[in-house]
Amino acid sequence: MTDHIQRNLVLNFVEKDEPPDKDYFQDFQKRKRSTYSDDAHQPPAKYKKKEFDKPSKAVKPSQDLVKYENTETNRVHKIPSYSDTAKNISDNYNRSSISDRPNKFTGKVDSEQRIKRHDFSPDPNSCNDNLERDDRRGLMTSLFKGNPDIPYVPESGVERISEKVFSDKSFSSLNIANQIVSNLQKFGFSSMTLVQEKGIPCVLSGQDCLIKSQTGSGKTLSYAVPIIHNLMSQTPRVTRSDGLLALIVVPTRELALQSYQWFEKLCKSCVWVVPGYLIGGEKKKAEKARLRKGVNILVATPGRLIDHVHHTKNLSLSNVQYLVIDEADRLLDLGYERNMTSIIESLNEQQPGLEKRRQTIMLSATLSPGVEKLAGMSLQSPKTIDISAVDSEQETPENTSDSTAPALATPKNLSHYYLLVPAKLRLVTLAAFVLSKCMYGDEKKIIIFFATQDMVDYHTALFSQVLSTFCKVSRKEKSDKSSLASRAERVLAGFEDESDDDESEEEEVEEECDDDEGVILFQKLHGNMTQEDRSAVFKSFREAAAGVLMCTDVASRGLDMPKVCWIVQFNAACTVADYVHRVGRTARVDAAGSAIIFLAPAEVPYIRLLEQHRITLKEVAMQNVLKTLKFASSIMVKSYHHAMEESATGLQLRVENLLLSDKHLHDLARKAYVSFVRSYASYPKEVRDMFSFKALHLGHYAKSMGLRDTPAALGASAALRAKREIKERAEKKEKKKKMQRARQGPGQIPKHAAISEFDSGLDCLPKKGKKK
Ligand SMILES: Nc1ncnc2c1ncn2[C@@H]1O[C@H](COP(=O)(O)OP(=O)(O)OP(=O)(O)O)[C@@H](O)[C@H]1O
Repeated sequence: MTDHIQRNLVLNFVEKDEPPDKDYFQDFQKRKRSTYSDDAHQPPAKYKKKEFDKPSKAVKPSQDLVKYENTETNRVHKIPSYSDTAKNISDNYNRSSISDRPNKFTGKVDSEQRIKRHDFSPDPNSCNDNLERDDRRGLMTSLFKGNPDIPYVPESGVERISEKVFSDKSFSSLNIANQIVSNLQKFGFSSMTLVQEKGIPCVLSGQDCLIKSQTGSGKTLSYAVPIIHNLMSQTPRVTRSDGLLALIVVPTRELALQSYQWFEKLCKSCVWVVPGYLIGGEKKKAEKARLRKGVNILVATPGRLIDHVHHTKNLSLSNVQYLVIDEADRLLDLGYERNMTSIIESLNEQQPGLEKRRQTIMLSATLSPGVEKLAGMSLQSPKTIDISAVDSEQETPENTSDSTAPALATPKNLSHYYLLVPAKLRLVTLAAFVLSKCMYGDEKKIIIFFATQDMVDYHTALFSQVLSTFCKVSRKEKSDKSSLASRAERVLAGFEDESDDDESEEEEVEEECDDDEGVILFQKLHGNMTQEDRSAVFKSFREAAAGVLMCTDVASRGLDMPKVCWIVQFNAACTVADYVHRVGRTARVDAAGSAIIFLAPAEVPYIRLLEQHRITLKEVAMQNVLKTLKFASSIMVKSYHHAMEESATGLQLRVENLLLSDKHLHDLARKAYVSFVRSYASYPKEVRDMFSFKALHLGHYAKSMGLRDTPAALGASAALRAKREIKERAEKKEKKKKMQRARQGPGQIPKHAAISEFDSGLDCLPKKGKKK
């Protein structure tokens, strides 16, 4: 019997010093279906019952705990009495075998049937001894109590916009070097994408360009191909001593490496043109040496580039003919604006009077007009290529949205979903979602976005420990149609009754669980990792056929990771543009993909905000996701009959208990919690109404991290202080307003009403019924 089966069985024990060894559990497995009788069930012979010397704090005799001594190892286990546990398992079996029909003994209906969309209260019929006992002792984690109602969100009827990806033309129809065309054919690229068809001739013509097309539409080649063509056609031939001729600036290190790799591949057709890259986290000395040797095309992140511009003599910008700003809206927004301004100033300084000769190309899937003005850029009458406008199907879209917000195209094969989850249930729902895809489904490559690095650290550590082992599915099972997983799928789909499993399948499961094959690999990617680790994770996830990447927004822009099936946003992106880029990590170049966002009931307006940009989402009911846990725990305790609430509660308890015993993990959880609370307070003001810090239930979110501590005890005092400050600020503002109103008197128009076009001006009128 494997560890995870033992661990799950330990859930049946309320408190323990050490779990007993496998014989103890195996015995339960054999007997769990027989009629319960106290006498008939004794622990294996090697276990000797011991009396308690004195009642301890942790182990109270009233909790029916018993000491068993393993006579072979001389180890003592404080656990619920053997007969008690056997009874629990037996009761569970009897009760849950009711399935969706009324219990034939009690006439009552099983809990799951009762759980309708708004009904999260515990089943009054539920008689799970373990859970009830935990509840009495205050350990029971009341996941399904006291949650806000999940609102009904009507469909908006807004029509999404998507762009056509491929054009009918091939690369050979362009006026570019044959070597490049044949090189591209080696990668299997014969047809161009639409953005390449429009973008390449524009760059070849020497005009400044603003290129906007949806994520995964091949923008990289739309500038890389013409630049390579122009450089390789120059006479005399370009040499290393010509120095830097093309500068490509991108926001993240991974994207820099990815773009550099494209240039490396394309330069195979012109080995005399030398590409290079500069990214933070690498040794500067090595980078300086590369620059000294001479680089013609340089892909760089802005911070490290400026560093070299100011401190490396061998990096001269005087010959730069091409400046590419990929993900331009990101690079020119507030975060990077200063860096970009400095780069552009350096270029202008080193090329006095030559700005005209330098061609500038800006690209993004969410390029807004006027973005080039942000960093004081002066593009010479740039040509705008917007594929959503070029695409004839989209030229006169039937915009059913009356919003003035710009429409943002997302791939047509990308399905958008949202999941409304009360705060307390977030962790178990995420776990269930991951299991549903990695365990039962074929969509095993997932990216999960979190708000902070600490959240990424914690969830990666936790899920690696708790969920990885859930997924041990053997090769044998994959080919066997009657296997547990495929059967669970059939049950989920409603084709088969849950109750008719048999012993033979149980034996099989035990065998299968010993197999290591199919364990979910959880990896993480964020800005606070060493460059070595970041590169290794990026490479391994890119090449993997399955796995879960937990990351921050560092992975949201430009990264091309093939075969990603699902994008999960555990925390909502701060802006709609960020949402578009995050979900764009899937459904690339016409492939299919799905994206789901976790929202609290109070955050529903975010769905409306996305709709204003013509991004429409469908709902996935939380219960449908949580159902998976029922089957996941079935594999572990070998019974299909754990009601959803119990399984979710069981998993939550398991996490909470793990945190109590693992200080490191507890520390990670605490940091994750504090960082989450801080991040929530810093949503930009455009969306602050939807992510109201004041409405945040700190206790519920602590539970969503598996923490039992109170928010104050968690060191969230900083967060609490922030919350208090926000409240105080709002009160002050309100007070000020009141005083202002009082000073102005009832008949006067207040200042803000006089200047704001949105104000009705009615505030200033005397209230009805009040005497003047
Ligand atoms: N002509 C083509 N035919 C087939 N595949 C292509 C073609 N051009 C590019 N691709 C592939 O499309 C994928 C996406 O390309 P790329 O990363 O350039 O997209 P993008 O538009 O820059 O996406 P994002 O907006 O997310 O940065 C890559 O895997 C690339 O190999």
